[in-house]
Amino acid sequence: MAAAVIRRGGQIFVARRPAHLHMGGLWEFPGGKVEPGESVQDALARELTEELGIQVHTSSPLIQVPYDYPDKSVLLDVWEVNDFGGEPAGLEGQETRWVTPSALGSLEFPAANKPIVDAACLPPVCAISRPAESLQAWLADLQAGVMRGVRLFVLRPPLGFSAEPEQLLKAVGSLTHAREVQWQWHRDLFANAGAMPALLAGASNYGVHLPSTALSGPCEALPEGVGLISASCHSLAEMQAAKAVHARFLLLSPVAETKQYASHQLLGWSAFADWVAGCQLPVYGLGGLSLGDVAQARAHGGQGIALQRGW
Ligand SMILES: Nc1nc2c([nH]c(=O)n2[C@H]2C[C@H](O)[C@@H](COP(=O)(O)OP(=O)(O)OP(=O)(O)O)O2)c(=O)[nH]1
Repeated sequence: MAAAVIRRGGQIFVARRPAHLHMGGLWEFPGGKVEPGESVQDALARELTEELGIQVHTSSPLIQVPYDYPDKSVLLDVWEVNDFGGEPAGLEGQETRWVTPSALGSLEFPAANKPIVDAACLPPVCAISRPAESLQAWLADLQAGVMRGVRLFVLRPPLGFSAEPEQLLKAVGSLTHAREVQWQWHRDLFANAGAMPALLAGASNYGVHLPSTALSGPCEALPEGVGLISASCHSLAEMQAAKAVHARFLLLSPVAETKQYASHQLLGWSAFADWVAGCQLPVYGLGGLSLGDVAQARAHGGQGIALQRGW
């Protein structure tokens, strides 16, 4: 099954599945079956012409989601289409809409679509905060990243200075364009897990990031109301554990050689691709990578890359 996240001007095109079909009445990313002998890309281009009347110029892989419904198993191979000709319309009478990524959450999609909606909303680059001499310098570093277009940060200790969580949350919230950024707060920044929901409830773009150490051994579920959960993983077991605590995206490392993760098994893109294929979540490659590796990560099933330096 090929499906498309079609983007234009910051919006995404969605259609409603006709009532008589499997998952009828729910919203979908347009697409259809891959015919024997056809590539997924060709199938997608054909389906989008038949169903919506557009001509796909280029498409790039976004995420693959295998899913078992009680009555049917599907493998949704989702591609991003940013470059196309024509004006999409429901040529088969289906209801259609352009929506902002943040509005996708209020539409009802089939169950398999949850990670696809997340992948459609998450950017290709995840920046990891760096220690600084002071709160002011730390904030200036983040602000520079935001101004250069970074839209996802994992904020992690050590900070290089001491500050209370309340102070950090308030300071980050006051950055220019802070509301357009997803901020993932490392769990260890909060001494008291019980206080996290109340602190994070202040902004819908705040979430919690779990270190891999939180995923080995019996994992405690996070309290309700902590927002989007993400996690760092170095093994298949940790990826499974992250899913069990409802993580919605992962950082998987080390993909390439780097001093920071020297004690962990080096993955390379091939093992990265194998592990991501079974995961059903957006996964960022981390370790020894630079901005130029985004296309590699995408080609190997990843959402993109995570970086501590060079963002
Ligand atoms: N196109 C599309 N299909 C989706 C999405 N999410 C999701 O679970 N599906 C499922 C519903 C269907 O079981 C399958 C798509 O099948 P399809 O559109 O090619 O075929 P169909 O439902 O017309 O069914 P069929 O009788 O032809 O087999 O994937 C989505 O976002 N887009």
